[in-house]
Amino acid sequence: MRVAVIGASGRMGKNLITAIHEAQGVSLGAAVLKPGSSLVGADAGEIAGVGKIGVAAVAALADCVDDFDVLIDFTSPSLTLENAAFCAKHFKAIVVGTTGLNESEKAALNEAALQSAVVFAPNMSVGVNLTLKLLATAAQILGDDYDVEIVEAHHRHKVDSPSGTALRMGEVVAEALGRNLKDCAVYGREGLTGARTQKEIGFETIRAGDVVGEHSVWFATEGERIEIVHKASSRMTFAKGAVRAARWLEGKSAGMYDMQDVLDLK
Ligand SMILES: NC(=O)C1=CN([C@@H]2O[C@H](COP(=O)(O)OP(=O)(O)OC[C@H]3O[C@@H](n4cnc5c(N)ncnc54)[C@H](OP(=O)(O)O)[C@@H]3O)[C@@H](O)[C@H]2O)C=CC1
Ligand SMILES: O=C(O)C1=N[C@H](C(=O)O)C[C@H](O)C1
Repeated sequence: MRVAVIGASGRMGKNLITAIHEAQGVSLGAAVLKPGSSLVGADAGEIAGVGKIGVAAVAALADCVDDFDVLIDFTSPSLTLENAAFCAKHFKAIVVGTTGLNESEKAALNEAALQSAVVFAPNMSVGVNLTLKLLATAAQILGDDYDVEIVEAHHRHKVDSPSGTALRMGEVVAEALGRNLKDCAVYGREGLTGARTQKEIGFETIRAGDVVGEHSVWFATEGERIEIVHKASSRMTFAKGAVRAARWLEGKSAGMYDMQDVLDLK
């Protein structure tokens, strides 16, 4: 299977090239950079720091349309939608790790999934996807008597908040408690907010330094507190998950899938 990476010189792009290089059964078909990047033409392996691999980076998906079967996209919402439309037009599968999509952007991605197979997940690590299962179980057992708060920390460059993972954790917990996250989420309290309401799910965000990604979900009541915590210490955990998703897509029909499908956790 030939995999293309767009955003090839980004934090995730370089890890994705490395993960593809190290994986069995997949090869790097193309590496796509921002048009005008000084790295266009450079060897993708050298961009990622794994040495020459014989794939010269290009400036647009249209320049490598015949060179890949699946695209991996960890970029920005607007670019992801362009790329998903391109893949739909050319019947290519796509793995989307980009976070921060709003409701209409998610609807546009669902449109693309009518034509091609899409894996879309805010976190591709096995650990986080297992954590989502643990959270559903915890919420079902603990019920409404436990206050739920979600705390996440990421590096200083992250542009969306709360993280896509934190929001998905909130959705999973809300669903297990029979709530709709849109109705009960409270973001970043400040000032005279009044006492906490019983059913709200709070989100707190930290942005600092080089934190790869940490999520902590509290279930707290009078007398005890449970914390379910996931800490990523390397972006390779996300990159390996994305490559696993790309391989899983082989032969899949058009549709919207997530990492719970890829990992058979549903
Ligand atoms: N699902 C998951 O498991 C994970 C998701 N993410 C998400 O992935 C996304 C990217 O994160 P990260 O890698 O840290 O961000 P970066 O900003 O490091 O990477 C984005 C890359 O996209 C490039 N880019 C911008 N415009 C274009 C264009 N027109 N064509 C090609 N490339 C372009 C940027 O180039 P330039 O730098 O030149 O602007 C940059 O290299 C975020 O939404 C993040 O939340 C991150 C980690 C894990
Ligand atoms: O931007 C990041 O870095 C990350 N983003 C994802 C998110 O928003 O949940 C996943 C991971 O935590 C790293």
